Amino acid sequence: MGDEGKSSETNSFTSAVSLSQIGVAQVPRRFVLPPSEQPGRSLRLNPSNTTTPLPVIDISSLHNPSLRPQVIEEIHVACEELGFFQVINHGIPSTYVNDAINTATEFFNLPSEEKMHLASADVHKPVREKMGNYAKAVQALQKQLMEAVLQSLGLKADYLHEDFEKGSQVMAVNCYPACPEPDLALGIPPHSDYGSLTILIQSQPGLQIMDKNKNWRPVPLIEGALVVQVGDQMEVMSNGRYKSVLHRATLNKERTRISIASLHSLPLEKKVGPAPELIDDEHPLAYNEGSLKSFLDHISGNDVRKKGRYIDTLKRSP
Ligand SMILES: O=C(O)CCC(=O)C(=O)O
Ligand SMILES: [Fe+2]
Repeated sequence: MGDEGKSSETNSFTSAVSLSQIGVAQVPRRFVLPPSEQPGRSLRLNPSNTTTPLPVIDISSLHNPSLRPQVIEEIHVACEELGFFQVINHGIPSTYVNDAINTATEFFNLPSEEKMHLASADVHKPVREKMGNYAKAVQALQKQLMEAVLQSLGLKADYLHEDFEKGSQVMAVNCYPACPEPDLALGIPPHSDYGSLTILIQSQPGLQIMDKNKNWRPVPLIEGALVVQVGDQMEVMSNGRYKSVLHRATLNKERTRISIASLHSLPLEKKVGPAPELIDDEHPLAYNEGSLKSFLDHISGNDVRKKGRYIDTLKRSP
């Protein structure tokens, strides 16, 4: 039993949420990462993570034909440099964003039996309504952003339009309880999202992205802003012009953190390869086709750590 003590609090079936409700003083040892992967350590090793600010793009001018090219250029630079940016003046009412976060918070605060009941039955009406409003608004925003990102690659705004129309949207609602030793553990380990674009909101800071110098950069919480991340599918479509952003969720000592990631992807079985327009002598075909389905097959299985990132399995050797 080691240093975990004898109580049932540290039984491996106990979720991190219920552990925090009980109030443990130490992270159960099974959550402690090897030293090289601990977030506290990598932040100390990379003190430069406060350098250039991360991009925040005002997208209201996407609707103005004479100003649109400027916004698209900003998106191009952000996607090429980081695969990440935040957007402001995006048109989604703040009530939708706040309602989504509050509804998720209320859900995670329920006793576990009630949570199980709601999760197994149909999600009850207020949750569906409030999450639904946000999910629909974010889907509409995603369409506008997708057109802009495609144009920023030099593609037509309606590239693969019919497939995108039939694409999937998955809402990942994450809850990270306060952690007594946040330097030793992570909420979500480093990964990139499979889809084309992810749009994310967070109730507390905690998201970090990796920049080109392999430094972890904390993503600031900006009132009214939404986070946009490039996923693997966009990396493939762009033939590597844009790279999917590696990101992770860190924990904090004081407060529970909620994040809601809206993951947008082409349809489950759709095979996606680099856009023919982006393959030439200077940029030879760099990826094989992949699909959401084969990504899901890749990550389901016990040896996913050994298998590495899905995007790496699609890269063609030079
Ligand atoms: O909690 C976060 O900020 C990150 C969540 C995330 O990366 C995901 O759901 O894919
Ligand atoms: Fe993610």
